[in-house]
Amino acid sequence: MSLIQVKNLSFSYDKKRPVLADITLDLDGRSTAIVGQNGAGKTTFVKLLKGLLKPDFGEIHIGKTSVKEATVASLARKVGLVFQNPDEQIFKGTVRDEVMFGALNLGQDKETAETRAREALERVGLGHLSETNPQDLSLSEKKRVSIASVVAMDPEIIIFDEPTIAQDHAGKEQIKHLIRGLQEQNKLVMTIIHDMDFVAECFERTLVFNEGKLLMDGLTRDVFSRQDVLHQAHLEPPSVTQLGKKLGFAETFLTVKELVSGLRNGGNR
Ligand SMILES: Nc1ncnc2c1ncn2[C@@H]1O[C@H](COP(=O)(O)OP(=O)(O)OP(=O)(O)O)[C@@H](O)[C@H]1O
Repeated sequence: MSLIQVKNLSFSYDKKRPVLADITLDLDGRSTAIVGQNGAGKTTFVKLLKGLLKPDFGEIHIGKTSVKEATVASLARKVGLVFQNPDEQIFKGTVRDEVMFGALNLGQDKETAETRAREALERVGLGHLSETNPQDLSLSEKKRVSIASVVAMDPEIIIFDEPTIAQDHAGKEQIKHLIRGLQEQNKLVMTIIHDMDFVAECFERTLVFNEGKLLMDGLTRDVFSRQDVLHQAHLEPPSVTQLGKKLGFAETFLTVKELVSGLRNGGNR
């Protein structure tokens, strides 16, 4: 089922140099990674989906709603965006108030917002920090607070911008677990990300942006099979994919488990 439809979308900040040119795609329920080198237009694209920027040309529909005609409040219910830099999002005096803020703004009553905030904080492993001032937290914790704030709003579509930056192994595992849980709740999870290992493990579909254009849209395995596309977009395949190729396998492995099973079975070498 199509959740987001993008048709002939173009955008420029200065109305001269196009930052996005003629993007057409359909997003369904599959978890989707957005990759591409710095400046490729990824953040601009998700800001357009959220209605924070207006297209110069083209249409975006979230379900049946045209983003152009929707109010910011109605879009906030449908699309949650976790910014790359948590300081752009955090301003309340306690972690709990911060995480409740968006939910209250959407019209949830205090009790529901409190429950949602508590659950969201547990899901990112920060349940014990609800009375702390967010400014006293580490960058990794602040990022997870900003993730929890959006999760507590319970939108149908959740978009992350670089969720794994500043996360150690445990933080990444927590985010991986959260993403899987959101998928099980039938949310569309999208992320802008430079960490290809994380893409391989968590995202079924991948969009490759290059210089404002959609260079490839496909299953993550198919994208990581395309050396030519990766080269053009200045991307390195995940480490496990590279190792599989160096070992002479024809398959594109996405996880260590797949590589190990390839080694055990002899694979296609
Ligand atoms: N507010 C702005 N005003 C003018 N130009 C901008 C603005 N924001 C981004 N740009 C320019 O638009 C282009 C695309 O930027 P965007 O942030 O969308 O890329 P990106 O793929 O998300 O990059 P990154 O991976 O570095 O976040 C870049 O050339 C950038 O300099």
